[in-house]
Amino acid sequence: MKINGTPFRSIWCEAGEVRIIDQRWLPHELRIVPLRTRAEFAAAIRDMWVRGAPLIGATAAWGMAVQMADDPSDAALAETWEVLHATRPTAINLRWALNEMRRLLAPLPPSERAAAAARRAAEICDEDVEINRRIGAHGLTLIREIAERKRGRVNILTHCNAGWLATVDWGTATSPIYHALEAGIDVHVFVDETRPRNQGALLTAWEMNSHGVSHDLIVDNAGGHLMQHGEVDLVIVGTDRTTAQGDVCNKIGTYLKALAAKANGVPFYVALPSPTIDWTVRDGVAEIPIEERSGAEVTHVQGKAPDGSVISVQISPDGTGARNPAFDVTPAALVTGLITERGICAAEAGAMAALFPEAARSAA
Ligand SMILES: CSC[C@H]1O[C@H](OP(=O)(O)O)[C@H](O)[C@@H]1O
Repeated sequence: MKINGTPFRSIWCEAGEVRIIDQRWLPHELRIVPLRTRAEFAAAIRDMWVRGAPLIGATAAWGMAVQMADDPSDAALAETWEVLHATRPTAINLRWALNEMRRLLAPLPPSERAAAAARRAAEICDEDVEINRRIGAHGLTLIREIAERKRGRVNILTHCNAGWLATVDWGTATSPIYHALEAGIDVHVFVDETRPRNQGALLTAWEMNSHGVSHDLIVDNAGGHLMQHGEVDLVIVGTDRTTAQGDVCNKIGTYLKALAAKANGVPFYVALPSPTIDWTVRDGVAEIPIEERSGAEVTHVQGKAPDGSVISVQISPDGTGARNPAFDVTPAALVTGLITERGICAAEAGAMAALFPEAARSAA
């Protein structure tokens, strides 16, 4: 997507090195940094220099490629899988990308691994962009239907950042929004701030500003009220892992939005790229590991100081502890539909398998 008119991806290879936008400093500072070692790739994922399920997968793929250029041995391949897989437990794209790289590289002679890994990592990035573009095209049909029915502005609520900053480009939940804007449809987005790391306030709002999408930032707890008063026509969120029966794991707070949407008859859709489907699990609440992050993310908040520097301030009393589950699971029964790159389907095992028969079969 564009930053001040210049096309950007969230991760790219330039001058022989992998570069990322270090998202910890957005929207106040645009910091582009190289990732040159396995340790830097691991830190970038673990400490959320990059975040978002598809982008985590793409970053891990490049991390494996950079390691193969340094040491293409079997031991390095195995160790790199373990080191990068251990960075964050919930987004399935991380395991998907590492397994894809291992599937490709393990049979190759070490001398061929670096070039093959770099090619595959670049392909995974390009595939992500195309998947998200297609999600946008399918999601556009939903928005267009509402626009034609209302003959007016379509109000969409989204949670966290499932934008191009969570992917290589386009985003997942934001892709239908960008497509609607390009189609001339009048859309307005309610951006959940998304405590504690405020991916909505810091990242989605920045994306909306950059692309001229009408939006309002709202506190997480305002969404139910807006739905009660008929101010939300559609909820679109992303996902970090969706089970074979359509249970959706996403940023903490998504489940509460789904409950409010159900209670108020608001369509609740999930933008779902197929690498984010975990065909090996069915019951999301029981089976998906939920990352517990540092309590400091709850007791402190980051922002721009009067002098323009980015600082963190404590908002709770000394000595107050915090729980910080980073994700929750929305049961399939609360999901109106899944917007995938192959079309929109019900959050239901048969409908999902019909769209992706080869993946469903291989996991059976
Ligand atoms: C398109 S997936 C984006 C997904 O990832 C976010 O989590 P995090 O920022 O912790 O990586 C959030 O759950 C988004 O919906």
